[in-house]
Amino acid sequence: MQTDGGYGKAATIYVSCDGSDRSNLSSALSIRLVWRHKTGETHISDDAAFAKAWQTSGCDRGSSLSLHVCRNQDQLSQAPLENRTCAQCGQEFSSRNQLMRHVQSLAHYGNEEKSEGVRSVRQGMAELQDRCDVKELEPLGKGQGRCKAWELYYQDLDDFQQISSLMQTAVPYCFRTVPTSPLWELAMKNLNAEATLRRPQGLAFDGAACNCWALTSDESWNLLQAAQDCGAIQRQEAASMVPVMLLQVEPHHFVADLCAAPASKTLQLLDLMAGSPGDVSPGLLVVNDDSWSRCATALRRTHQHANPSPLMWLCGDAREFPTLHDHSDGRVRGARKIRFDRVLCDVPCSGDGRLRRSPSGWASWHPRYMLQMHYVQSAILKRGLTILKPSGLLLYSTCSMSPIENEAVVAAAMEKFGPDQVRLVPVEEWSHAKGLSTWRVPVPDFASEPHLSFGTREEVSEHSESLWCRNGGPLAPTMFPPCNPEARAALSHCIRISPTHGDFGGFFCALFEKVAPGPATLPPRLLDSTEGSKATGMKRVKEVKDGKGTKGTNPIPSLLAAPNGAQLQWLVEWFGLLSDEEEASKLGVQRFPLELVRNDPNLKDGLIISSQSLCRLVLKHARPRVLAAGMPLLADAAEISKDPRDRFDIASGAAAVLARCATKRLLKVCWTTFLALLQGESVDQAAETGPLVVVLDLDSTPAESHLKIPLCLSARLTARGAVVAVDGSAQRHSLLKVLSRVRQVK
Ligand SMILES: C[S@@+](CC[C@H](N)C(=O)[O-])C[C@H]1O[C@@H](n2cnc3c(N)ncnc32)[C@H](O)[C@@H]1O
Repeated sequence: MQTDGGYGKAATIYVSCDGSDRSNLSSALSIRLVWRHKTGETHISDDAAFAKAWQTSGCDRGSSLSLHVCRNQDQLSQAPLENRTCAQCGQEFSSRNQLMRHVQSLAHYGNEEKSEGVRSVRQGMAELQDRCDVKELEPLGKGQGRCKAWELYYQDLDDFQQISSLMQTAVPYCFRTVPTSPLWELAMKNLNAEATLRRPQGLAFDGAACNCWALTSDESWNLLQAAQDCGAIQRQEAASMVPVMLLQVEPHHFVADLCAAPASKTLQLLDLMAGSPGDVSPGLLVVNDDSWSRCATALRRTHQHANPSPLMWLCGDAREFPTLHDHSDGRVRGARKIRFDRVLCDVPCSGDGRLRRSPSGWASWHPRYMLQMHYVQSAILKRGLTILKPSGLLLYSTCSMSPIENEAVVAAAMEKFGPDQVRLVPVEEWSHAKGLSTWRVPVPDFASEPHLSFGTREEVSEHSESLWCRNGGPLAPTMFPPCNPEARAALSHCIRISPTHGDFGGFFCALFEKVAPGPATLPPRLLDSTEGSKATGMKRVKEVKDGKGTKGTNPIPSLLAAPNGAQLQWLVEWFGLLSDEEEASKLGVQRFPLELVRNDPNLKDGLIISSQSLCRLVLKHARPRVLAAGMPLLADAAEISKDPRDRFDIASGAAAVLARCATKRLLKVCWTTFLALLQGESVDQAAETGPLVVVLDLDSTPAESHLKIPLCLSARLTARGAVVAVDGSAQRHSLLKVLSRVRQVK
């Protein structure tokens, strides 16, 4: 189904739905949103963005949404551009952002509670059909979800018939709970009450899948979305969780994720490294992707994480992933090359393993893609193995079934580095299949007669030398099975996942270990809290600003710039933050880690808290393109003002840090008041304006909320009292959805 829809007259959305089950509107679970800006630019967003659009457009709240069917891309591009008039009150705005802010404002949330209820996509669509002109495209023609060339190429695989027929079926919606989220238990309790959850089939190895679930129906779409928005769960395909499960990541590790967007595995890594909300992680997670637009989507997701303090986002080609340096030992010229304990190479691929989830891809699948991808995949894996520390682990993965992108790339890397440098780590048996040791390499026009492919390098030379890449042809010797029997045998350690193994599409993993001897990263010395013992909070601000705050001044500039002194000074004073351990404990709060504050590379004059390891990175060669780093402390407020009190809100993730350290502007509220704030009400407070942190008092919280860590909200003091801040308002709606199912305390 392809539709274009008036986004409650707020914007124009174009929705294209995967064609797996066109007669069933529940296939909206795999909806993608194509959003055209007033500039004519199109953006393809993910399901989460669609669900938000769905909610704000009125499906949830009973305002109008019109959907029309577009039969092709031309029709989509001719659809009218967005209108910037509010559908509910008719007010006009000069920009879409202003309109969105208005739509999310209190006036539009007033009736939310009354109109809320559990609504599935199916119900929503039924309502829409009553009100709007919703038509459906013709169902898929018989055999349209297949590709003859694909079948011819893979027909020699074991279980091919079974794989082929399972590839025509839908893969279930899977998600994982986020154990560091205070809300995961409540979200699961609510979901269990509304939907039938089960463990994904085939993923039950060694208890590692303990937080992964599959949904047997689409009944809880709204709740799922709300639980995801407030960080209690993350949607992710079951097979896509395997790479991080195999990497054995620990919080103090240095980890690189070379092809990270849209950040599903990055979020999984963060969960393992970040600790509880408000903690500052000791480790380092450097993530990279070469697509700026995909990075932008991914960044939004990681910024919603409760604790992105160890994270640094780079945008560049993974084949040239920069060499980073650190000066943790304090030697003046001793910046050392960073080598990573864990590297994830989840490389770009032809993606035929995803066709079960996105059947529209069958029409465009072509064997030449697997040949094209082999080169970039090999180069990324080579770079990954180079930056890996001795004894470190690297996970190579694709969502392709092609041995040219999988075993061939692995074999080429093994040959390049040799057994003295790297080995393939055998993985405990579960339902997966072993890697292949023989395969055929197709020519690019394999789809046409006579469907030519070669089993060995010699066969190519006999046929035509011009097929070799050195003669300008498409084939490389590294695409073929290795000649050495030992190298072929080692490939059995690779992991092949296919639909016959469970609730999966096709997926491939190989786990490498760098065998060269060398030290592993030990958990770092905990920050010397006595460093600041003689200094008051303000003195420390000055030291950090002057660059005198660390032992042995290093002449090599830091990768993350020193904090903006004025903003930091204001923040410290406004919240009464103390960097001295003794002073802080006298007042019953935690010390504020002032030495970990840096400038936000993303927000002008913004501040971040980064991990110790991130702070130690120095700039020795060219500056990589840093898109974001650490946990943002400040977020843009609604006002355009020079006064930081009006200019900034507290970023929602940082509210938990300030809740532990602030001696001022901290408001502890009971359960009822917390819910009232989420509903858009204000709470009487001192007549001043500026940011405030609201903390839920756990003593007033009903037991069935399962809350063990207090929830914190970024709030703002206004003329009419304390309200949820702009930065927290996106979460407000989803938090309310998850919390309001708990019975009120009388
Ligand atoms: C399979 S996706 C990664 C999925 C991601 N790991 C996740 O779990 O959400 C592959 C990514 O590689 C990126 N990519 C493609 N070529 C690249 C290159 N040369 N360097 C870095 N990233 C690249 C693509 O933009 C894409 O986002």
